Amino acid sequence: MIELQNLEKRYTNPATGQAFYAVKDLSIVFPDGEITALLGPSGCGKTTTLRMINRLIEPTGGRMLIDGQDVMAQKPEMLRRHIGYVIQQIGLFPHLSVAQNVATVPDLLGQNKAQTAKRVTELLGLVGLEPGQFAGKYPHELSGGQAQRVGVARALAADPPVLLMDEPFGALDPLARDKVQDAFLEIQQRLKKTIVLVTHDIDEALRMGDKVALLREGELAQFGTPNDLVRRPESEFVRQFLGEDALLRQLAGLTAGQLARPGDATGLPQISSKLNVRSALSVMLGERSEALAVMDEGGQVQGVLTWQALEEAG
Ligand SMILES: Nc1ncnc2c1ncn2[C@@H]1O[C@H](COP(=O)(O)OP(=O)(O)OP(=O)(O)O)[C@@H](O)[C@H]1O
Repeated sequence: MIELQNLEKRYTNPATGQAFYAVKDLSIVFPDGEITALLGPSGCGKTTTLRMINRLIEPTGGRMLIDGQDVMAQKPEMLRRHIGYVIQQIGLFPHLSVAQNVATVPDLLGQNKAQTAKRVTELLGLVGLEPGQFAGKYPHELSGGQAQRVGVARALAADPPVLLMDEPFGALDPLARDKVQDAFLEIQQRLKKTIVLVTHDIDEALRMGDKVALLREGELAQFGTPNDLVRRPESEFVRQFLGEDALLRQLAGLTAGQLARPGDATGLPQISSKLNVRSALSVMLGERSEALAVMDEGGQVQGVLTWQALEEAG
């Protein structure tokens, strides 16, 4: 568990000589094994907060604890061995192959070569890059999405319990982004890392975050599940930031398969379990049916998606 207690970062504006808070009195608990999205408008202090956790930026006040241990009491290099860090400009080493890039941290830690090689193969498979095809390639031979996957594999290579991610999918086009996000969520279901994900993209936060921390001018505007923020915004700022169509956005991140329940599907209009729930809603409205039969990839009925299930999910 990562705990921020009244964390603050003050800077001085060189032009005016006046001090201002990039982060102010910020208290958040990032639960173990979950993704917490740090969301907010440009300049609200997301990156500053993230970089204080691995001490790339030193706070001017407050405390940070990881599993009860004071972050400031640890040497930055030691701390960073247990904290993976993924950024948008992933910074793969251009002269190293994909496999060598992924192995950088285990090599630095002096881990056994044979074990590292095995781990690299595993990780490449995990992020959806066929090891035989990709291990020997160089960064310039990769697409943006592939390079990003290598970046994720590299961050996971030392098996850190904590992963900090700063706009990790920001440079990808929407199609590649969807794919890498899906792959990442699948990995996370297995690995259950404690992840802090900085994003200014509302859809990404609602989709990827088990929890969302919405910041405004360095302060916490609201913390909760995506559902909490969408259904129960605690201020006008939260409501406006998420937008009128927040509910629909949230539904777009779920698939019909995820909300299907056992039930009698006889005679109901059929949809694929992979269809996103926003599209399923359109089918319901179009077909004037309060329930749909959800079909799995083999064409078998997986369950029934009801209007009520949609209401409960939204
Ligand atoms: N080294 C610095 N010196 C002075 N001010 C800084 C410094 N770094 C950041 N700031 C200011 O602190 C505030 C928070 O910056 P930060 O990068 O954390 O925002 P952000 O929410 O990550 O923004 P974005 O989404 O645009 O990346 C901004 O007003 C920024 O201009």
